[in-house]
Amino acid sequence: MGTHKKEANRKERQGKTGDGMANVKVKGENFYRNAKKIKTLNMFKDGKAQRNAAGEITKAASYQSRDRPIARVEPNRKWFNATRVISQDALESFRSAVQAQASDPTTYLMKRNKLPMSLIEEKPNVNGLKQHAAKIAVESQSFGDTFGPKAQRKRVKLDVSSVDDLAGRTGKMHDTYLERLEQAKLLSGTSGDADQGDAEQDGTLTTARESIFSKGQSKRIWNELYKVIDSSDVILHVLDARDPVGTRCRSVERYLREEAPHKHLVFVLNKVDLVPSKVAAAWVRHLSTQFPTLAFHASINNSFGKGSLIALLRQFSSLHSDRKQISVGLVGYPNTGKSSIINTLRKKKVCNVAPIAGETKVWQYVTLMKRIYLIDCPGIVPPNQSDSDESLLLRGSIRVENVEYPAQYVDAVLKRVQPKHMQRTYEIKVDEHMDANTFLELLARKQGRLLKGGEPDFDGCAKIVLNDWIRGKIPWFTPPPMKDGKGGGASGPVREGREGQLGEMSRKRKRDDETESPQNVGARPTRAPASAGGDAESNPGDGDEFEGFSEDEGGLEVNVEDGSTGSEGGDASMLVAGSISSDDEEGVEEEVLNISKALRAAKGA
Ligand SMILES: Nc1nc2c(ncn2[C@@H]2O[C@H](COP(=O)(O)OP(=O)(O)OP(=O)(O)O)[C@@H](O)[C@H]2O)c(=O)[nH]1
Repeated sequence: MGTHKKEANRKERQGKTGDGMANVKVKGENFYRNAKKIKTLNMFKDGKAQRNAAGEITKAASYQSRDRPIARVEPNRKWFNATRVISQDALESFRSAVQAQASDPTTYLMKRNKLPMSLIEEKPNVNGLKQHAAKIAVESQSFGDTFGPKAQRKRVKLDVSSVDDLAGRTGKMHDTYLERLEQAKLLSGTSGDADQGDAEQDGTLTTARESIFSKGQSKRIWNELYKVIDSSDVILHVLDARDPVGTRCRSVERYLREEAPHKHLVFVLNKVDLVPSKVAAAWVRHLSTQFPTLAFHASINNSFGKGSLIALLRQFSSLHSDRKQISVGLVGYPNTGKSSIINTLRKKKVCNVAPIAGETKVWQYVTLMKRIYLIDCPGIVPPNQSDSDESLLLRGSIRVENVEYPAQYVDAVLKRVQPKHMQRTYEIKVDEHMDANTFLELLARKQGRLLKGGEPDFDGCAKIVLNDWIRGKIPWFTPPPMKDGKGGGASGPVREGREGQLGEMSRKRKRDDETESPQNVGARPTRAPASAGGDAESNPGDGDEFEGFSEDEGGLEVNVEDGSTGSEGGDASMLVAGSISSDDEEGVEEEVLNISKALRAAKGA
């Protein structure tokens, strides 16, 4: 209700005259006092101004007062706590001790937010500012020049004395940049495709790219990936054992290292059944120098490495015993077997699996145990200019049926596989120098895949060959790096199965299919759980394919240990490191033995 005058106006406006219902208070406009009104009323409640007989204000009302209220910051005990000061030497030794721990791939720095991380980690580059200031102060100007009584710090001192010097310096910087670029290419294992990469960088694309080759790179997929990473405590990076370097997402590793170093990254070398055991073991040995690595074969009834993986996840969960549960995200290239690993761990089909890329569309939560959740992620393909269409297709990241001219990629398959393996797989005579057209023609005639007029169906046959390549029917693998670090990866000299007992795959796969039939399941030897965790919903060792394999021997073990560095400077008791043990040379040798034993057992089955 308004003031008298306003109320009268309202009545007149609305044509309500007389004092009947019009004056009854109804809910709606003007019924309740609003916040502003209440504030005004409260202001008057504090009292009115006092006036003298002449009507002058002697004491202003509180809302009229111009005195500033007394403001004070509430004292805090922390202001007076003892501050600890340590010497530079002590800090240095503390830092180096922590760095030694942190650089060990099987050790984790726990409770990072309770550690003085800014003291431990010296950020290499904070927008260049801090480093730059330190550099000027320490390297280019002496202490005396800068701060002493004869300080001459009037203008910026450049490292060069003349324009020629400056020009020389620029040339040197350019050389270093090129070197770094070359090194990065080598490290990312993409130097083989350097020519095309250069062409693309120059802006001269030789051919138009089919849109299918950009699968796995969309913003949606990357959003899914970041959701998975953000929600996970442990990231399982699934690699294809046939091409671990090609299926390694270095950008994800970098992201984790820089943005989320508290998350545990573990490599899972999946599909080890498709490569010789020696090769799998060599890759495990090589990769575990960087991150903990487990060999795995995903299959609901004939798995390998399942016990070790579950034991490892249990250890991670006990490492974070303060949490209600831990989440484990599975990331990696499409078709590497992320969903299959989840199905294997759960021992039933909980995620859709298909031998084609992009089967998983959105992230998916699966409960493994009360305290361990698994998150499936769609396959991602990190955008890399030097990744050719051919390498993406051969990595299994692209659906072959959507490729327009698949026959053009068969040459690459022939180059990477020994003729004898092609011969054995397709039962046609293949020689060393056979080109793709001749091979496809022979295959088409052998399989009766002819078009109208007796023309061989090149593309149809090419799709068969490429699908067989992706599904592991054609034996191939990337040779692991040698001891001296040479070879291996896409930059290695050959990427084909020249050693080991290859060619057995199709037979073994057939056997796998047989053993997966229900009547065989009951007959399979079963093992007791690897560790006696009470909350296991699935039995880790149960159904492990290989009788001779002792998961406890070859498995990784995470220990929560006091990572006391022995340095006097830092508060060593604060530093708690979690470490994964028993994965050194001995462990790897064990792994070789186990894998070969297991494969022998499988072959003899
Ligand atoms: N031989 C063999 N094949 C495997 C193994 N793990 C997975 N596969 C096969 O690889 C194919 C792809 O498996 P998925 O689990 O769908 O792969 P994914 O990584 O989830 O694929 P996206 O959904 O595209 O991300 C399927 O045909 C599986 O049967 C393995 O250890 N050995």
